[in-house]
Amino acid sequence: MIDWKNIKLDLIKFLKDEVEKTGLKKVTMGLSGGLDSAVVAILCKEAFGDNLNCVLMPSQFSSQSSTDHAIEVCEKFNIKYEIISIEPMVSGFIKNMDEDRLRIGNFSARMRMSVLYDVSSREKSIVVGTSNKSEILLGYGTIFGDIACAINPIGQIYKSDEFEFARLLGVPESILNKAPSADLWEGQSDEEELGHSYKEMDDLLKAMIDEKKSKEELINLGFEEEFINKIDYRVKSNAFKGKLPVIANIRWN
Ligand SMILES: Nc1ncnc2c1ncn2[C@@H]1O[C@H](COP(=O)(O)OP(=O)(O)OC[C@H]2O[C@@H]([n+]3cccc(C(=O)O)c3)[C@H](O)[C@@H]2O)[C@@H](O)[C@H]1O
Ligand SMILES: Nc1ncnc2c1ncn2[C@@H]1O[C@H](COP(=O)(O)OP(=O)(O)OP(=O)(O)O)[C@@H](O)[C@H]1O
Ligand SMILES: [Mg+2]
Repeated sequence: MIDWKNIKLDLIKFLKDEVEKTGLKKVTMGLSGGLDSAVVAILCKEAFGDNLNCVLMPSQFSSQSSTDHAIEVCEKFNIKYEIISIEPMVSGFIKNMDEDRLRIGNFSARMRMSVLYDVSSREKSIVVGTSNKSEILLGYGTIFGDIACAINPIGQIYKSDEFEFARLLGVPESILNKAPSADLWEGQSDEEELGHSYKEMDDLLKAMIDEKKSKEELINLGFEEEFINKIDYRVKSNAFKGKLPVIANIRWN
């Protein structure tokens, strides 16, 4: 059993402490209508009250229900929000992207990041991130897009565990009951794109990464070799997303 009540208190303290260290008082975050940003928004509201500013950033490719669900969270928790469409930016560049939905999706995520950092500059606030541990390990996020942030309270929580936490926090049923989606194109589903359920992937990640089990041990635990290889490859090939740029080491003499 995970002690979510204590985790909630720890995360609120983490948010307050980290923002205080920067000398600023406010936070800004993107609220999509999905689970991760709902969880982070509720934690931030508890930590910062009206010093939380949520930005809803629909595009021509995101679904109306996402915006509706984001507004539902704001109304339920009395959270301040503004709606800034990224449609003009995406439309202005779309002819360069060869109708490739992945490129358009990644570009959209980077446009949202640009808007968030502009709002944070206007508000003198810190950008709070919403990537969970499953997404971080699997590299399921856009580099310099939705991954970009100064602090992240949920980066050590696996997606399949997060639902229980979300329920405790009071995330609306409409969000708890829908499939996780990056919402970058119509009908996108995390689990379809990744090819497995979060529960399956998280069980393997916990054994592989947290418990450092060898491939042989993982097979003995009942994981299929092909699945292990696939997830191992994803984790290794996406590790660059969590690193700082590589700077040349110069030999000055
Ligand atoms: N080894 C390496 N070292 C350093 N940089 C490397 C690299 N390999 C590629 N790159 C760079 O990384 C780029 C590819 O990475 P990236 O642009 O992130 O794109 P990519 O990893 O191809 O795609 C992002 C994935 O995350 C999903 N996503 C995105 C946004 C939000 C969410 C969500 O859940 O909400 C999910 C999206 O559906 C897609 O499956 C390349 O174009 C290249 O510039
Ligand atoms: N339309 C949007 N408006 C504002 N922020 C957005 C929008 N779409 C995505 N984002 C930002 O990008 C983040 C990454 O999206 P992601 O889908 O991983 O999380 P989520 O939508 O909060 O939860 P879920 O994974 O359950 O859909 C969101 O948490 C949010 O901060
Ligand atoms: Mg989403």
